[in-house]
Amino acid sequence: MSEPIIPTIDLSSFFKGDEDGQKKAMEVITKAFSEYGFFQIVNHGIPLDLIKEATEQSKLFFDYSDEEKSKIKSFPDAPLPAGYHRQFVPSRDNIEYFLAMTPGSNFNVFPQNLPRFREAFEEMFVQMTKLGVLLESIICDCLGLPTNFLREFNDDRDWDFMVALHYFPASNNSNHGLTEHEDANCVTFVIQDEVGGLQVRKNGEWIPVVPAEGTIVVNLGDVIQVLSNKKFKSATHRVVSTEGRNRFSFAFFHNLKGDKWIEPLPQFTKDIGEPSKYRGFFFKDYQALRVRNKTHPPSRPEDVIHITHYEIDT
Ligand SMILES: O=C(O)CCC(=O)C(=O)O
Ligand SMILES: [Fe+2]
Repeated sequence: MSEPIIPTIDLSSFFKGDEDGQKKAMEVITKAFSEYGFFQIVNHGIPLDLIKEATEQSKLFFDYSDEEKSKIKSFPDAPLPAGYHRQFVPSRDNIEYFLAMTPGSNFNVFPQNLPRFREAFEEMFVQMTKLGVLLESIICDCLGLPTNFLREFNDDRDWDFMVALHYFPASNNSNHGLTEHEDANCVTFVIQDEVGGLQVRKNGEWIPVVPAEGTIVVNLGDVIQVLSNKKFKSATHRVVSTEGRNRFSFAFFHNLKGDKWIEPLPQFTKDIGEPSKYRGFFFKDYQALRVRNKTHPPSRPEDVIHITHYEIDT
């Protein structure tokens, strides 16, 4: 039987303390993160009922009138665009989305008359945060760093955020859902519904991530690519929309505190005699540039900021 292109990892060995299973899983994760930054997980601890309910609530929310949704606005000083957003002209993405930061954040704005939406969203957020902490320790082990390295590097979870997304059906002349991109953060979890459309680029080819109930997609972000001096790759991915079908998904971003200084770690540069592939930067500066890409999309694709902004020609 040929190996599936996007590997699926059973995380139960990490909950049961099965060292043999963990070792095998880490070999697959290391390969996937070194090559293209993507894999899927099952037995991750997030209850299927919760995922289903959050998805149902999200559908109810996006069904609100544009007038109702547009009242759910972010605060101008928020580090991330919390609340409801829809890009109109010049739009690169044919989506609308709702974003919230850690439950209890003063920046969060939820719809008033849909209490179960908030409850399910926040419950999923809490569960995803735990999963993020587990994944970051696995990433450290795979990179040969002390298991707690990332947790100690960044113990502030206030910058994590989650997005509920609604993709409009493809039209006659476009199936453009979400433009190809890499995520700016450490690691992202995506839950897509049965419609599908998520694709990852591997060796120049777009590989579809086939939806499967209860499966969560894990993709690596730019922060780990920079810290590891490109030993691990930030995944290039996009979403293609489907004709006649609305698509709903959630993306959880395990993130960094804004005042963190990011540059390739000595373990991946001077300790091994390798030149740094990136100049250093404050995470909040990069995040602000990335948020601008979304809130004020540049009309020329070459003006969209990616991590290449900090790349050093070697
Ligand atoms: O909706 C999806 O499947 C992916 C979303 C995504 O890539 C993102 O929000 O960065
Ligand atoms: Fe993404």
